[in-house]
Amino acid sequence: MSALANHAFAKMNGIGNEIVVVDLRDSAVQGRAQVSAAEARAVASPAGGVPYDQLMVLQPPRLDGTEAFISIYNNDGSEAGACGNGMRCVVRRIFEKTGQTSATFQTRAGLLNCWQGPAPDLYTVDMGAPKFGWQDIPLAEEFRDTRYIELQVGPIDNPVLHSPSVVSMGNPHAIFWVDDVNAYDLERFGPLLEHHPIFPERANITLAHIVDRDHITIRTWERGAGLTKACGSAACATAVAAARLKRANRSVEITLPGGKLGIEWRERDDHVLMTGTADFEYEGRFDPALFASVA
Ligand SMILES: N[C@@H](CCC[C@H](N)C(=O)O)C(=O)O
Repeated sequence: MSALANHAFAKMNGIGNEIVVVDLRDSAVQGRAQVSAAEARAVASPAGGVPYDQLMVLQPPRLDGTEAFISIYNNDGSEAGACGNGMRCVVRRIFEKTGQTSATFQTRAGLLNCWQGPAPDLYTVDMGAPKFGWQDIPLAEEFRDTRYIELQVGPIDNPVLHSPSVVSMGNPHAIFWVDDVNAYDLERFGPLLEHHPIFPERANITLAHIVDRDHITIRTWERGAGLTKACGSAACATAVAAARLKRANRSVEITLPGGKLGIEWRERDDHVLMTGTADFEYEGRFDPALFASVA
């Protein structure tokens, strides 16, 4: 039987990024806390009735000093190494239950330190250090300078979008610099770019407008989830890419369709800190019938 059958979940959102949190650390499911791609898709399906951008599954800790190992699923069933907005939701859920104000979690991409603050309704996630090497992102071919890579959409002599910066925040991001993030049909270009052969593991695609050295506006087409109101790791990737191009300061406010995030690319250790809110919507329990026919 699926580990999700009859299990409780919390529907939350991180500035509009739709998140479902499931805690499979309880003893009843020890040893079978895995969720398959088909089960993750079933939850988000119309029959599942719990649409989400990301499903955050807490599994028993694999390292001393961590609260949980977190598996992150996109709604197409694929797994991701990072989800900034999802992490803030997990952190709020756990902190409200335990009274903790800081904790460390493990994901496929590494360890994440998280804490409440700098105000009571804000949560900060240390998203770790960005990676810029073409093999780390990864790209399908060598680019020595990933501040801009050769990639375009549209006619060769008059491209609609071109020369993105690429960054890994534990997941792959391409950032196209534009004057108006709403002037492009991201629903059309997003899937083409997400699946472009230059990205062997696909990529999250962001349009970014640098308003001034302290403010950037973005819209993101998420790998495995499509258009979202917010993507925390994209906000981090954009802030870092803009600072790397010397077009913004290392501490910026990012405006996304669903709200704002504070991003600081810390000088002393190269880590990226993401700060924002996390909202609780409702709790529920997964109907076992949903998983009867999926592996
Ligand atoms: N919404 C997320 C990013 C989720 C993962 C992404 N779609 C991927 O596959 O890399 C965030 O807030 O960071």
